[in-house]
Amino acid sequence: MVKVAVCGAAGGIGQPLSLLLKLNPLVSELSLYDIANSAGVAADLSHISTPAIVKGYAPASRDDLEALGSALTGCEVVIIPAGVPRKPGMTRDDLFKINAGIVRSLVAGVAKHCPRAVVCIISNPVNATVPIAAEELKKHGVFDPKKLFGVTTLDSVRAETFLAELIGAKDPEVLRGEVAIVGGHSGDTIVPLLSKSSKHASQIAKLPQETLKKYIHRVQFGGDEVVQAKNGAGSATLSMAHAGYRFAELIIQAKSGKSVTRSRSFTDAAYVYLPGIEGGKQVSQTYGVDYFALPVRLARDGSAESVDASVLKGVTSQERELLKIAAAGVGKSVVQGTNFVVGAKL
Ligand SMILES: NC(=O)c1ccc[n+]([C@@H]2O[C@H](COP(=O)([O-])OP(=O)(O)OC[C@H]3O[C@@H](n4cnc5c(N)ncnc54)[C@H](O)[C@@H]3O)[C@@H](O)[C@H]2O)c1
Ligand SMILES: O=C(O)C[C@H](O)C(=O)O
Repeated sequence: MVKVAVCGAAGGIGQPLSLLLKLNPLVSELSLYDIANSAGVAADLSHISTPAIVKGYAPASRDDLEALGSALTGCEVVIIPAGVPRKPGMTRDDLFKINAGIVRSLVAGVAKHCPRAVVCIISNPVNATVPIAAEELKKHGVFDPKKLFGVTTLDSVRAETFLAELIGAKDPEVLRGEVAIVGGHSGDTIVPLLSKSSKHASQIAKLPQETLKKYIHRVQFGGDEVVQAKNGAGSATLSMAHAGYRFAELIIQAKSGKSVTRSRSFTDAAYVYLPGIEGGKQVSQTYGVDYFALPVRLARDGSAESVDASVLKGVTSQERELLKIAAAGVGKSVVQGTNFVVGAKL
């Protein structure tokens, strides 16, 4: 049984994500932290007849750090979807100004109150907020690269759904894990490696080049479709809650000692600190980046045992170009995120 915290629990992602976690019988306690309305969300979810005890936490004032401490104490998994979402015309980078500080302060709480927890960052721009989290954990002397994930599962979910449409697969679930998604989580830093598909390779090979090009673009910019459709009311929340839960569920299962085949094989990619994880160092050297999304294999404590660097071998020349572009984009965000903490005046 696992105690899980959601920071930003009353938001568009936080609420449905908390619902999905409440339905998981392996969750013993759910700590819902938000600066607003966490008590209401917790009261609502607590009426659901599943084992997880649900508690809501909110700071009494801007300087109140006690509520965050109480929410995080004893948590083994912390999921962070706190922060502002995009509006039409904005890039994820435009969110940095506000979300960088939010993520940093929440991760400082993790460092103090549950330093051994597995941390999953959803708040955008993920390419930069994960380095922020890493630097903040380093500052407190508790950084374990194996326990920090930037959640990029929504890119995998989209890749499967859009590919199912193209090849006429009625249930996109059959495509789970079929398209390795690597790089980062924004626009051209997202790289779907279609050449790595094995079970559906012959169907993919029949698709015209132009269709494949459009497919890659749609996976890279799928977030924009939702931002535009919501027309100022935010970005993906429900599909993100599903995606965030899909990744968190693997961690919870691994931690609960359930012999789940998926968590023991390479799963969805996550954005991780490469030099600190088996298989990552070489990718870091080849592409000149310290962070990259790669498929991960989870250890029994829910941490990253290794990353699957083999997906980057034998790619097509077109994919190689996309990887170079992604690495350049990721590199810039890493510098921005790292400097936010390292270069900050105390
Ligand atoms: N990684 C991904 O694939 C992905 C997908 C979709 C959205 N996102 C990102 O997730 C974030 C949240 O999106 P949303 O649609 O849920 O936004 P939202 O505005 O609906 O919810 C955000 C919540 O965070 C809370 N919050 C703000 N500051 C906080 C703080 N200091 N501590 C705790 N809670 C705080 C707000 O009160 C709000 O309830 C955005 O940055 C968005 O870009 C990421
Ligand atoms: O597009 C966004 O801003 C939200 C999220 O990163 C997404 O991919 O849907």
